[in-house]
Amino acid sequence: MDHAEQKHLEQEIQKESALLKTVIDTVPIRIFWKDLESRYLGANKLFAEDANLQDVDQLIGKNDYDMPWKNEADLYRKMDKDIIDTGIAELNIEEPLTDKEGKHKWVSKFKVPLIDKNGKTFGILGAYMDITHKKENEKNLKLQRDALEHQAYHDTLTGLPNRLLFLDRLNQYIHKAHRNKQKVAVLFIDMDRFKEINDSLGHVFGDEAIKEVAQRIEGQIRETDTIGRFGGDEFIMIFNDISDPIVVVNIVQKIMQSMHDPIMIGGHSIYVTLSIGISIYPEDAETADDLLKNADAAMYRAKEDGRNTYKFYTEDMTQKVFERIALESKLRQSIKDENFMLYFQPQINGKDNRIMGIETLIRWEDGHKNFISPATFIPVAEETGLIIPLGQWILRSGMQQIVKWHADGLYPGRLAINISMLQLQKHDFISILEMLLEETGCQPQWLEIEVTESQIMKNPEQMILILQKINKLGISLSIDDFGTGYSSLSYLKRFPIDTLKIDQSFVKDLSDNEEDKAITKAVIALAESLNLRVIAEGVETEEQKSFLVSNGCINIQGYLYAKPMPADEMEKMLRGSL
Ligand SMILES: Nc1nc2c(ncn2[C@@H]2O[C@@H]3COP(=O)(O)O[C@H]4[C@@H](O)[C@H](n5cnc6c(=O)[nH]c(N)nc65)O[C@@H]4COP(=O)(O)O[C@H]3[C@H]2O)c(=O)[nH]1
Repeated sequence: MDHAEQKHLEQEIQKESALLKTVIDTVPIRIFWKDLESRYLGANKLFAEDANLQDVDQLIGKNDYDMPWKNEADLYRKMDKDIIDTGIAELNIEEPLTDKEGKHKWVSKFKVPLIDKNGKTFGILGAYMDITHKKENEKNLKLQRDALEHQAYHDTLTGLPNRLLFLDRLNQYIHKAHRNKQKVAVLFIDMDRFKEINDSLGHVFGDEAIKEVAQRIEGQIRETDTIGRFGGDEFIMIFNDISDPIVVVNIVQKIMQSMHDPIMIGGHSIYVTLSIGISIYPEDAETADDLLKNADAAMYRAKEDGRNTYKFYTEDMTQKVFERIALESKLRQSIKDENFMLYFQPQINGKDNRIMGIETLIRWEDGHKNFISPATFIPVAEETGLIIPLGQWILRSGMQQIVKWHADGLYPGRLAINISMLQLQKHDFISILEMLLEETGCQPQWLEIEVTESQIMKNPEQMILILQKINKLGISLSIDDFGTGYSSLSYLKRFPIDTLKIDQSFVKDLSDNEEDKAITKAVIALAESLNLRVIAEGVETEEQKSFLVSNGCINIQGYLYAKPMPADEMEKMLRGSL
């Protein structure tokens, strides 16, 4: 090639590279290329501007940590590495980018590996466009959509779910309750004499009153409850997953109490009361419409009954709930007054009729010579938490009694005391036991704690830990009502127990029920194999006793020997057996 040709070729190359640079600098996207270490090898002008550099050459050798977007450098570098390692391009990436003014932007980017003619990757080529506007539009659209959706499902005045959403939720809760065999309560709440407020003070004040009532109701309910407004002065509520209608009444009472203070609107103080109707799934109805209809009907009866009250759909339920509430308040008072007695029932050796131990059973007289059964009030004490103070009274009184008998030179054997799960689960149960032992001077070996099988099997792992602590104190443990729950053998082996107590439901029909005979024999065999003591309760006849004794259950408790009796009678019996 002569000199002229050489010069011409150089001019052509220069022209082409100038054209290429013009193209790269004109195209309205940012272009850059990097080496294998993510260092910039070059870029177009727009990119240099983003990087806050006058000249593209200033970029060479720098990396993303030197750029305005250093916060995103880790992210970019990771992707560079992936592309270099895999040789696979990344297209349509949406990424954040901090611009030279420190603003957050969004870019749509692609990155491809740069490959030489031998097929070796020597770097990365990337390009991106600013899509911040597009992103912002999308976000605004979503906000608008959400707002529209909220409007479609919510009441504009209070922001509460409207009929559409409420019914949807109610249907969901009904399905769930059906699957899990739970109850759902639906409440219809109507503001009493709302029309008078509206007529005398006008709609604006009426609306304010509705808003305030909604807020006060919302302040009383759990997160899992739903409150809605169908319009006017009517609110509706759902309580799902309720164990007992009494739970609803507790919340209803709180809601009604929250209306005690007047609502202050425009210098007026308005007193609002509510009439509330309650229907329960599945007892009162099985569909959302029918539950609402029935709650509405109950609400009208609350109005007829003088307003400012609540009614269940069935009169029967209202009655039951009122009785329960009366019982709860009497129980509370009696616990304050320590108005209970302990009765004692001996546990007898069926072979030689000697007293082996005694079970203590609580008695409560309502002040009119009527005894209320512990089977009725113990569950109420458990639900209300009153079992904690009551249980402590039982423990203390039982310990005092056994100490007295020992001091009098009597031999009562071990005193079995029933303990409820709630007591066991209290974090300070063990320290209370220790405190009472110390206070009363009771020896731990004089005591046996009875826990029902169904209660301990609810949370066996937790129970093992608690029972071990009781056992360590030297107090024996007995599983009450054995055979009615679902004990697994592996747990039974791990519980530090001494005694299994065969439930009286099996003993009752021992004479003619083959199944009960078989279960009783199985429990006795189980106790034997685990080296546990076994006792039968509810033994009323000689026939039941001889079956039990001949099959290896020597310890007998029941009316056959003695009914539960007051301490002085028990003492006479103890003296008689001396
Ligand atoms: N039909 C029949 N019944 C007999 C016979 N022998 C005893 N009973 C009764 O059977 C129940 C046995 O008590 P439980 O299974 O622990 O069942 C107890 C226990 O779960 C609870 N309870 C009683 N006292 C206490 C207590 O001090 N604390 C706790 N947490 N629960 C207690 O209340 C339940 C009922 O207690 P009670 O009414 O005293 O009823 C007692 C007792 O009076 C018999 O031969 N025939």
